Amino acid sequence: MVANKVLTLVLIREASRVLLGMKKRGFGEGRWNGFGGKVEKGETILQGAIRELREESGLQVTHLDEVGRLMFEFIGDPQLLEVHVFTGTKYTGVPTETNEMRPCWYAVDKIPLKEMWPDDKYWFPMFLKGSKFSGYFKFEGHNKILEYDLKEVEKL
Ligand SMILES: CSc1nc2ncnc(N)c2[nH]1
Repeated sequence: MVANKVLTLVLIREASRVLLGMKKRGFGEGRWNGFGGKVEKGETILQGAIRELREESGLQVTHLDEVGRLMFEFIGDPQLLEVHVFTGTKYTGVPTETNEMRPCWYAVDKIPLKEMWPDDKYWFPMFLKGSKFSGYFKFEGHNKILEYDLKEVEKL
């Protein structure tokens, strides 16, 4: 039995724009993503999200709200990804390019969904509406969704 790999995904949002990062290498390279990554031993999921945001974008936040939970299965890989999606609006710092990520603000009506992970087109509208959501996506490779289910929820 392989434990889930717990990951974070942070979407910083202002009234009419969302901060995304172009992944420059590694998992998800070439796609606009949220900021995030693995949760380390000894830190909570929230602390991991805050840390990864700072490391990948240069932004500092004191508070994030968890707005979504996404499970990902990749055919052939026994380890499920358990992604905790967070959002925040109050931050300090300026978005800064790192060797991992190139940050860019996108207007909420111009989210580059075609250059993002294929699952985003399903849950991003729920995120933009301010809904909480819970979903499961079964991928074949990194581009094909074989099946999924996704629902808005009152409480995560
Ligand atoms: C593994 S599937 C996945 N979807 C995603 N959407 C936005 N940012 C990510 N990092 C994402 N990962």
